[in-house]
Amino acid sequence: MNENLDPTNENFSPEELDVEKKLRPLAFDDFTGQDQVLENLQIFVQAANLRKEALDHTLFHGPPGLGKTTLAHILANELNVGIKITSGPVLDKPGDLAGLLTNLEERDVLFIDEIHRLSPIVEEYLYSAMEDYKIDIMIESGPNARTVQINLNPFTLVGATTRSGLLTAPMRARFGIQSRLQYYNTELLTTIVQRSSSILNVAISMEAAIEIAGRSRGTPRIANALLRRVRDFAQIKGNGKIDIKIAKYALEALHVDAHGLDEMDNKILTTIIEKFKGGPVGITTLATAVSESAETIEEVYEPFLIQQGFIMRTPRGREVTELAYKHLGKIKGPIQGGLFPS
Ligand SMILES: Nc1ncnc2c1ncn2[C@@H]1O[C@H](COP(=O)(O)OP(=O)(O)OP(=O)(O)O)[C@@H](O)[C@H]1O
Ligand SMILES: [Mg+2]
Repeated sequence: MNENLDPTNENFSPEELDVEKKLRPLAFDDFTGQDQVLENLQIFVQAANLRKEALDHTLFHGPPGLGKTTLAHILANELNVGIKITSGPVLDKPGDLAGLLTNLEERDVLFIDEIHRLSPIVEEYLYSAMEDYKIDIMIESGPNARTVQINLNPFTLVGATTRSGLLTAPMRARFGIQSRLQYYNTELLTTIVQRSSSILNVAISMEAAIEIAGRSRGTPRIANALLRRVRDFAQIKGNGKIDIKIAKYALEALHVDAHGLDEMDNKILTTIIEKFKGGPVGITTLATAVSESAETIEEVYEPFLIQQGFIMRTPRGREVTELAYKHLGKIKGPIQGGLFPS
């Protein structure tokens, strides 16, 4: 991913994070796309509200920037409860988790980002909390040390992961609701760009919104990041309004790929073409060649490349399509069937 567009990048300034917050939808009605996921969640939330029960534990999985964290916040808002936020790598001791759990009020949401990165002991500890709303805690120390069981308020664990394949089976089984987020098409991203422009108070033409949307790798986070950069160009090089001319000029200057593919996407395609004659190539071989883990390729990069028609999955491995050759300006060779011209 282009590091300037990645909000998790450490260089991302506090203002940028602030803008990111402003653009984040707060309710089901502000959230564009993922219709099937949203429809179901709305029903589950209404039912939980009606019964005054905690919503079932919910898992969101899917590639980065598609709205997992956003949906966790929306759930808390729509359930009209508080939310506590943590992440797998941060929670390294059961004691930290106990502190969070015992502070949850009735029906609150506990959001654990990167839930596939919980340590096994913390994960184990979470099981009884999720299942029976009970945990064991150790009191006193030395010869008087003993564990006591305490009851927790009913709560909803919302987990998010980009790497669902790394989640353990017992963990996954404890989520009553599991939703996979999909990439957004250009039409949906255009709506998101228009919504964000109006929040940022910048005028944008329809054509320019479509142009930005089409280059956003199916990802709202990238669409918003591009919009902010194009806005900078419009303010400095233009009259402040975003029209198609300034949008194209800015995207060119930012070296954004016409399809919004990022560096790793292009590296994967180039490698399959140059080192493996276009494929098929097995996922582990490919992973080694591009120095990325096979899981990340399968869960983060490949879905978009397949959806866009650049790669095909065959029983013998991954193969690039004609479109990939065209996109990279490469010629497919050696010509097959050349000996027998039709
Ligand atoms: N459906 C949507 N409508 C409008 N904006 C959205 C939508 N989904 C995401 N966004 C915007 O994209 C940004 C990134 O979304 P979010 O942080 O929820 O992604 P994520 O799936 O949690 O990513 P990661 O895996 O990197 O944590 C949000 O700040 C929000 O502004
Ligand atoms: Mg997130």
